[in-house]
Amino acid sequence: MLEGTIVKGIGGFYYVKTLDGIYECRARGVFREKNITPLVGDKVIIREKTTDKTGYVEEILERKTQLHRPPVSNVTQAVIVMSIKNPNPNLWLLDRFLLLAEKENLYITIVFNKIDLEEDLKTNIFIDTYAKAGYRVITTSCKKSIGVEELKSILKDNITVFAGPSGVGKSSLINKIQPGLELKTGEISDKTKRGKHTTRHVELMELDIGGYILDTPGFSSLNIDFIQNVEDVQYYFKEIKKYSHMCRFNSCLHINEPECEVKRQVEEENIGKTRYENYLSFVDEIKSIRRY
Ligand SMILES: Nc1nc2c(ncn2[C@@H]2O[C@H](COP(=O)(O)OP(=O)(O)OP(=O)(O)O)[C@@H](O)[C@H]2O)c(=O)[nH]1
Ligand SMILES: [Zn+2]
Repeated sequence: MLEGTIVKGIGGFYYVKTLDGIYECRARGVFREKNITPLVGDKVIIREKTTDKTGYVEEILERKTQLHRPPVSNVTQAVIVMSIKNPNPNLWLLDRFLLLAEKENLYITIVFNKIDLEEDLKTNIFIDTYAKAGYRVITTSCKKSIGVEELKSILKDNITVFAGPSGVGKSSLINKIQPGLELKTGEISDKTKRGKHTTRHVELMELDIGGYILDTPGFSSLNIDFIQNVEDVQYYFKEIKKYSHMCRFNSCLHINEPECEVKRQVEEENIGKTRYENYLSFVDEIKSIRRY
């Protein structure tokens, strides 16, 4: 018996990383009977056959967390990458990612990359907005090797969703942290010759320093229709939630109600204007979904 982590699952096969390398495993029938599906990220006990590195998943150890989209267990945090310039941060997308990460109760870090392109970071509105909101914000430059060690220490020993739009420098950052990391996961799929033409699957990329990065664009869906009521949108905005109990009305949606503390804090610039605008647009979206 060996303990390991499922790093990939394709077509009923689970690839389990152990101290003795990767084993291609099937799940025991008992899981199907109990309607339990092993997930990528699961810590498992396998019964192994060392001759051909195959085995059976015998036991799934208790899950710390479970992401639904994509389906992965034991993810502890989200790192959301934007570039400070070229391309400019897409704040709608950032707030959308944040909402989804908040929903999954992940510890969140926002990375602003390409800071070599920006002279004045002290007055930068993006950094300011998210630091004020209460997020851990770090700034990096792949070009000048700034902040890479800090990011490394954040990733160490965690299973991390690494999200961000195209062109912000995610690959460059990962490459700085561990050259050849992507190549390694390529080797796994070459060896097994499976899943090469299947649809996107979830895969964990192992870091030498300890921990894994989820090899997906992050959240496979940007849908927020899980939010049942317009009143609930505010719970996914850290800083709006923080001030909302000081509004005059309990039911305040912070739109045009009188004596709204949230709106006051936006005016005082303690809540970023763009955050508030995106909040309003998400409220509108939920309203229109629930209208019928
Ligand atoms: N000036 C500057 N350019 C950078 C930095 N990091 C990455 N770039 C450049 O930004 C471009 C995009 O970088 P990638 O690492 O491919 O970005 P990505 O987020 O992985 O993009 P996708 O693969 O499309 O998801 C490349 O031309 C990089 O050289 C940085 O810190 N500073
Ligand atoms: Zn209010």
